[in-house]
Amino acid sequence: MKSLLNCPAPAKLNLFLHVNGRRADGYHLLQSVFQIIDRSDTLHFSLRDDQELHRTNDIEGVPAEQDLVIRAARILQAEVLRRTAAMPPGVNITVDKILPMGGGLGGGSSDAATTFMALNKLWNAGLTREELMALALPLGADVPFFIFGETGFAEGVGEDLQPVAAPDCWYVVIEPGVACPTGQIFTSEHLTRNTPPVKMSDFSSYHANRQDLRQFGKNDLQQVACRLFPQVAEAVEWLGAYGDARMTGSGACVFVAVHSEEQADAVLAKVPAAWTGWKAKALKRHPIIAKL
Ligand SMILES: C[C@](O)(CO)[C@H](O)COP(=O)(O)OP(=O)(O)OC[C@H]1O[C@@H](n2ccc(N)nc2=O)[C@H](O)[C@@H]1O
Ligand SMILES: Nc1ncnc2c1ncn2[C@@H]1O[C@H](COP(=O)(O)OP(=O)(O)OP(=O)(O)O)[C@@H](O)[C@H]1O
Repeated sequence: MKSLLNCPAPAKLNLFLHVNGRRADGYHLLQSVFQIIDRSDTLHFSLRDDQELHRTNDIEGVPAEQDLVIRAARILQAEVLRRTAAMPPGVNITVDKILPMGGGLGGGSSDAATTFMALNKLWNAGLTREELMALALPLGADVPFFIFGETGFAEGVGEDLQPVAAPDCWYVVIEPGVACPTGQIFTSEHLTRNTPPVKMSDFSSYHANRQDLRQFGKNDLQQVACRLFPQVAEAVEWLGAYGDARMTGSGACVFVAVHSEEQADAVLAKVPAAWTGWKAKALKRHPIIAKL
């Protein structure tokens, strides 16, 4: 097989997530810190002899044509054709998924971002990071972040990003076994949309001045998700015995920060059998950067 490339698509945690307002198009103005962690889907890319784009494996609930991976590949293929007047070769893509869908971990968005970056390389397309981020935004508010590739402070709808230093710690993550549809959370009548803006330096100095791992700010989507999905509320309560437990993104996953891998293992040993739990380390950068 020619040009096989295996690439990670890591998860993110929203260390806090404030909803500051709503735009005329219904999208919400957010502030958040997106933390990259070392738990990833893995994507395998191989070039074909024709110009077709195929996903080689089945993913329950996601037909290939709707998969963000195939949609990302189509967008980049069209852009390469526009720029060079030549169609790049087709690609087979296998998606090894371990990140739960509707988990608030950005799995689908990360798969799409990895596809943009890997195919930019495989096709020698030469797009800059900024160009890829602009192409990616229509696929979802989180996709540009994963192309940006650094733990960062996000504003706007999540596309206005700056690198930020965040605690160098481990996280224990619980999957409560439900999928939270992002749109349903954002359109809830119970969502508060008026958290006052913070400055990036508020986040940095909060963490610089303390030894404990209590979290800055809050997740404004958490109350709504807990109301709609009591399983999320249960996970927040259970994990809260081990620290400042919080939901990521629009849910459903819940995380807590701990100082060491040993502490993470100690919490994991107690996770009730009905839930899936795992540990992950905080990363400063996207792991694909070292590969491409
Ligand atoms: C909440 C976060 O997970 C934080 O990381 C993301 O901002 C969500 O990003 P995403 O999953 O890529 O979401 P998208 O596919 O762009 O949007 C799904 C739906 O969520 C709502 N949505 C999303 C992002 C945003 N800033 N405001 C919104 O109101 C919109 O109703 C949209 O139709
Ligand atoms: N490759 C993919 N992996 C996962 N979901 C995909 C993929 N392609 C399309 N989707 C669709 O995107 C939806 C959201 O999946 P995703 O894993 O990104 O959720 P999420 O972790 O809640 O995201 P976020 O944190 O960005 O809100 C899925 O329910 C699915 O229908």
